[in-house]
Amino acid sequence: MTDSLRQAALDYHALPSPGKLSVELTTAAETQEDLSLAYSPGVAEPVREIAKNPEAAYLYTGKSNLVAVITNGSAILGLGNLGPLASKPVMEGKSLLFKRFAGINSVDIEVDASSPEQFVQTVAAIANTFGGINLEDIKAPECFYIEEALIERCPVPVFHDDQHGTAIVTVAAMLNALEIQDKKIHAVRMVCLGAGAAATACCKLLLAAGARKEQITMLDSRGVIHSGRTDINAYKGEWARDTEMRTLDDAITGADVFLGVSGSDLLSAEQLQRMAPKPVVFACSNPNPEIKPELAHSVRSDLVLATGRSDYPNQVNNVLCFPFIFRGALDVRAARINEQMKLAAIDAIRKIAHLPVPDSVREGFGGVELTFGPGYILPKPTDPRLLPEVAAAVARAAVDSGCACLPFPEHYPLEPL
Ligand SMILES: NC(=O)C1=CN([C@@H]2O[C@H](COP(=O)(O)OP(=O)(O)OC[C@H]3O[C@@H](n4cnc5c(N)ncnc54)[C@H](OP(=O)(O)O)[C@@H]3O)[C@@H](O)[C@H]2O)C=CC1
Ligand SMILES: CC(=O)C(=O)O
Ligand SMILES: [Mg+2]
Repeated sequence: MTDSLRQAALDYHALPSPGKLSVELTTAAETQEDLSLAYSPGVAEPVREIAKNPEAAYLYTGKSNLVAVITNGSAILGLGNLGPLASKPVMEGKSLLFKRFAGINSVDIEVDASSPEQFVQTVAAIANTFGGINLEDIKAPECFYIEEALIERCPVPVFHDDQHGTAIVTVAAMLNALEIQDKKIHAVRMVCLGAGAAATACCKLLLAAGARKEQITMLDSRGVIHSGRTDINAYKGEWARDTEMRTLDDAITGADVFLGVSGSDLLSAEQLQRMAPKPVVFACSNPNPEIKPELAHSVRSDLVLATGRSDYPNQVNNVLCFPFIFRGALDVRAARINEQMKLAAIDAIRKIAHLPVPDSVREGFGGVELTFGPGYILPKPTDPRLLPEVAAAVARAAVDSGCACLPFPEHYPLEPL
């Protein structure tokens, strides 16, 4: 990062007041009467109603439009385990995105937990305050146990964004990229660098979209996950292949797809050169991708390249999913976020990329041409169609799959924000 970008990023977070969020009132609180209603004695009435019927919390409090972004700070972007407090700018950032793109109120909660069990205990104890729980930046393998335990214990939807938000956007982008490269998902050889939260969920959802397990080679920091490895947990074991390949160097030759959800600068120009014709390269590590776009484009002109960043074309990032999937889930009060809702989100996101782009979106991204093709495989996060289209697809899937407590919303389609 250049010095000027670094300073601009620090200033953005410090000014005009520290952080990126504040709380606003939605009711009057000026007169004696206002205060008697908002606080004592009036507040006792909704208390009594909620004590009689917990569902009344959706009517008398902000619960129905409130999501908690919760982390233990163990896998902050690709920066690693820097602890809960250091993760706060990212979590405030996620809350900013919830509000900006889906009108969802959100608070960030950074839990200093000494064990996964203590983390689960803490989150389970506060979950009912919120309409949903967005888990963020929790490393594998603990994230799998944590999400499973919380889904079991919490009365509201729990969604680990780095797993499922990333997977939904990655699959939408992959289907579009393969369409552009004229390749079929069941036929392509894929290399996934990284075997953590994002990698595991992405590869699982790629299988649901038609990819073949025997065509996927997954690597962790020690190399290819193969059947001879004795140092891997059961989650990685699911991806073990019976193969002679041991390193990225071995796996990359002839591969059609590289999916990077690992760390910065791990794919070399020479390795990229050895991929199959018309490759798809998703270098999704944040803040620094597995290969710099300038370097990748300098050695291949036939590739579709994406990163996780906003400042290059083709941003494959869970921001395209989590605000909208929660919007749909909250609006039908879905008990959980199921596979049907995820598949509906994929379809809705990828379709928008095929449509002409509104001028307002183009202007916000340097005025460049945005037409479905190698440099534009996904809608931009500011595309006003994401909210109405993705939320409606998700809400419809929740209703049709029987996991919604409310009918499809009468006020849909939503107005863009
Ligand atoms: N663009 C997007 O929307 C998103 C991007 N990401 C990015 O994906 C990356 C991983 O995040 P997440 O899955 O949450 O984190 P995890 O901690 O769960 O997983 C990290 C994985 O990366 C592997 N890894 C680390 N260094 C290397 C290396 N040198 N070679 C191969 N593999 C390596 C680790 O290997 P080991 O198991 O051996 O430790 C581990 O499997 C981050 O960079 C993050 O920014 C994540 C979510 C969303
Ligand atoms: C984008 C994101 O969630 C991550 O890099 O962790
Ligand atoms: Mg994350």
